[in-house]
Amino acid sequence: MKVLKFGGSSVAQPDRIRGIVNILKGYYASGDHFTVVFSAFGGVTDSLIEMSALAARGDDRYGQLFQEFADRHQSAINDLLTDDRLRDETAGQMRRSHEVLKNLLYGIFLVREASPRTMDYVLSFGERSSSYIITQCMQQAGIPAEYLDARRILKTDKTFGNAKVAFDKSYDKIREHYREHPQVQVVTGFIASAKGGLTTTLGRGGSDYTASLLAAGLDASAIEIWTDVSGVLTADPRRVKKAFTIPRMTYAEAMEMSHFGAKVIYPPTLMPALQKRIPLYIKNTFEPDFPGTKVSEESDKNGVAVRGISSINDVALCTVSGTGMFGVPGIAGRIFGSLAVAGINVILITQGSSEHAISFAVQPTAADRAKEAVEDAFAFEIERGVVNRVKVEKDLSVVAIIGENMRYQPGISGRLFRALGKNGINAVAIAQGSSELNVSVVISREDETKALNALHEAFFLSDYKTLHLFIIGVGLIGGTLLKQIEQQNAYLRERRGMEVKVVGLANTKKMLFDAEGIDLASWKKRLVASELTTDLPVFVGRMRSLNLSNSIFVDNTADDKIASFYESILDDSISISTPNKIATSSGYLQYQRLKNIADKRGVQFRYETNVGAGLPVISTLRDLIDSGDRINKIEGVLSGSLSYIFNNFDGSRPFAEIVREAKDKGFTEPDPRIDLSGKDVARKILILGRETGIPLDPEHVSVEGFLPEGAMEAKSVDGFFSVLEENGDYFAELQQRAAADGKALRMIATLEGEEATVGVQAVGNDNPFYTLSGSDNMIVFTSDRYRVRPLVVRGPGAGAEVTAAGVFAEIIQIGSSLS
Ligand SMILES: NC(=O)C1=CN([C@@H]2O[C@H](COP(=O)(O)OP(=O)(O)OC[C@H]3O[C@@H](n4cnc5c(N)ncnc54)[C@H](OP(=O)(O)O)[C@@H]3O)[C@@H](O)[C@H]2O)C=CC1
Ligand SMILES: N[C@@H](CC=O)C(=O)O
Ligand code: NA
Repeated sequence: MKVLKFGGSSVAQPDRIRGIVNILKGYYASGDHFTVVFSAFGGVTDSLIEMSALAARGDDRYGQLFQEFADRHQSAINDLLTDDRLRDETAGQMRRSHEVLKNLLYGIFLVREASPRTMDYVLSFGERSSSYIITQCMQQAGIPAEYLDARRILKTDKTFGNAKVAFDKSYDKIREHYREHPQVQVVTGFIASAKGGLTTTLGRGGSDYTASLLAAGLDASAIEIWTDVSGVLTADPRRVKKAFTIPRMTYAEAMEMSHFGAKVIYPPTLMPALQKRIPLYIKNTFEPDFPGTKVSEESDKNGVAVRGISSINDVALCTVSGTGMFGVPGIAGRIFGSLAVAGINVILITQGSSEHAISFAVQPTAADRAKEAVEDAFAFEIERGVVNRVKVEKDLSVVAIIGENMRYQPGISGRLFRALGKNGINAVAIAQGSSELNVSVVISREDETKALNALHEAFFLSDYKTLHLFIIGVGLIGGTLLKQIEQQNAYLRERRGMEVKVVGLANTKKMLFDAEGIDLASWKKRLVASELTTDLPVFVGRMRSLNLSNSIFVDNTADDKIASFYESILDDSISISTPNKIATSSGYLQYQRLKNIADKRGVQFRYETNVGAGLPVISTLRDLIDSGDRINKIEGVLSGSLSYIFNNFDGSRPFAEIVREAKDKGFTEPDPRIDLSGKDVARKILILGRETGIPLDPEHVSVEGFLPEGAMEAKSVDGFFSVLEENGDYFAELQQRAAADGKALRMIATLEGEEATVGVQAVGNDNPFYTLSGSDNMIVFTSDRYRVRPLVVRGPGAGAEVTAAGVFAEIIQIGSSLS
């Protein structure tokens, strides 16, 4: 024998009922013995509550609600029952029954009172109507169905609204009834009866409980709860998009999940099932072939550690503390005794072993009463100053990981706190039952969704990590980066378990946000069409308020204004990757502050592309230093654009033409004067100096320019090009002089000791820089270990593809370090 139960949403419309009758036909045809429990049609219980409340207030609009209720059932009958006899019989029966309800409501209206006892009777009309109509539909479909009013078999006390079941008596009645009724019994969920035939109810969601009680009474082989979701999910799918069905779990796990608000199972349901070891299946009426979730006693010790992640959305945390608590027995007893007397339910409790403070979480609505109750209980100690007034913190949530196997695996809480920490989520309080079935963390309510997502990614291998990128600057580098992400996303998801979602974009004009991810095939159009004008504080504020897990900020501009936001971004626990050299090459103190904040927050501030674009220059330098090497000298061609310019300037074409070419190829800064003046190179050698530990400031780098006088006074980039054109002879002469000696011009930066210099040199073919071509950079590290033969990094040091790829690689590295 199987017990099936269909909830209100499964029977909300006639079409759905037809679908269910079809499912039941399949069961019947297969020869399975079954009985089936129904809830009221979706929304009916709420409407019965509302009409009674109106009537009890003397508001005659209850009549209209009643009429809608009656009409809804009559129209379901007309829609579902095509057999004349069955239809007339059902319609007649419902009319008679609803007449009773109508009179009952009128009674409530007259006496202005709907007691819990009356309410239970009113509510019973919901289940009685739905179950009766569906019984008739089943008969029409050829199933020998018989309507069973559960009040005949389920016996309770008189706690109206949430009656306690008399188990043995009910089980006897169930067995007796089923022995004498071989037909398929169609049972009203939720309702029962107390002595004297009084109607009672089993609490909201009680139809599940009805099914479980029937199953226990009948020693059924299985309980199937049919609902509108595909079983119990790993997390609330409204908050965690990647939540998926838990294929199987233990009763204890299901109990934990449902206490934590996974609405799928009504908690008392599990007890009778557990006692009789009856497996319980949660199935989806929309997807009848999907296996759903099986809840049983089977636990596999090798299975996943964490079965699900859950949360309680709004709690208040009360803390009792004071010097008079240490080593005094009975404190906890008095706190929780006072709460019990005040009728306050405690959600979570923590006490550190210093015994200085006890914290407990309650519903926010109960927080003030809890404070009052405890302060009353400790009035004496509070007056003497040995216990403090109760501190109440609101706007908190509890997130919890749940799973029986956690107790067999070390490192689970490490992973939990790492995922929270990497996302800047502060744990306000922590609790773990010694059963290790659940680890609960109290956090700020605004972090709840972020926490659930971060934990989901951290604990479910089948899940992939989603990085949320906020990108400012979509020009040459930014645009290329977006293209690369679009092309590589499938690979990253499959091979690296990582998905990169761009959720924020901005250029100087517009900005755009989409927490679901901006489609990278059409970002340009969307950005142009966006109604948001770029406003940096707003952009940063939005990034903060979206509060997405694994957020990363990418600055692809050359703007100094953006760098001024880095500090607060890092302080929000958001990592940064940037090719923009402003922050790293301006004041030393700012550079140092950014590094410190990143360290403090456990996030990353990355800027490898600041030197040598995608070439591993900064990382190589760090590796040398971290492994104990000492840098004696750094020498390099650090400008991709100047390298290109000098490599191609052989006197056959004007200098200005080649500069333009370097710009067109994407090697120069947005403003090429920064390159030609030597400023860009100065920034780079400065950064390398800082990385070796020298606190250099820009004025410490001496730059010897090579431009003709007045060139840097040009007011615009175009003006600058005009000066270059006008000075064709000047540049030709520079080149010819070097060539006459068999030499080539190179802009070389040197750091030796604390001395940093930048200047153009003419080098001969015995110099390693002589052989460079294209936009090559070449960085030569002479160190204690690389003394005789230095370590050399060489390759294209500018250009859109290599630079964007360098930023992309950093994003992936940051991503790997998250959660
Ligand atoms: N080219 C290369 O080889 C290398 C470049 N870099 C660095 O990469 C960075 C980007 O260079 P590149 O792509 O060539 O520059 P681009 O001029 O092509 O692009 C800059 C982008 O930033 C946007 N932007 C600028 N200021 C702001 C602002 N205040 N608010 C919002 N958006 C802004 C621009 O918007 P809009 O389109 O509206 O103007 C544009 O989208 C620079 O810092 C450069 O030093 C680093 C290593 C190598
Ligand atoms: N403009 C720069 C680009 C890399 O930083 C260069 O020319 O090297
Ligand atoms: Na680099």
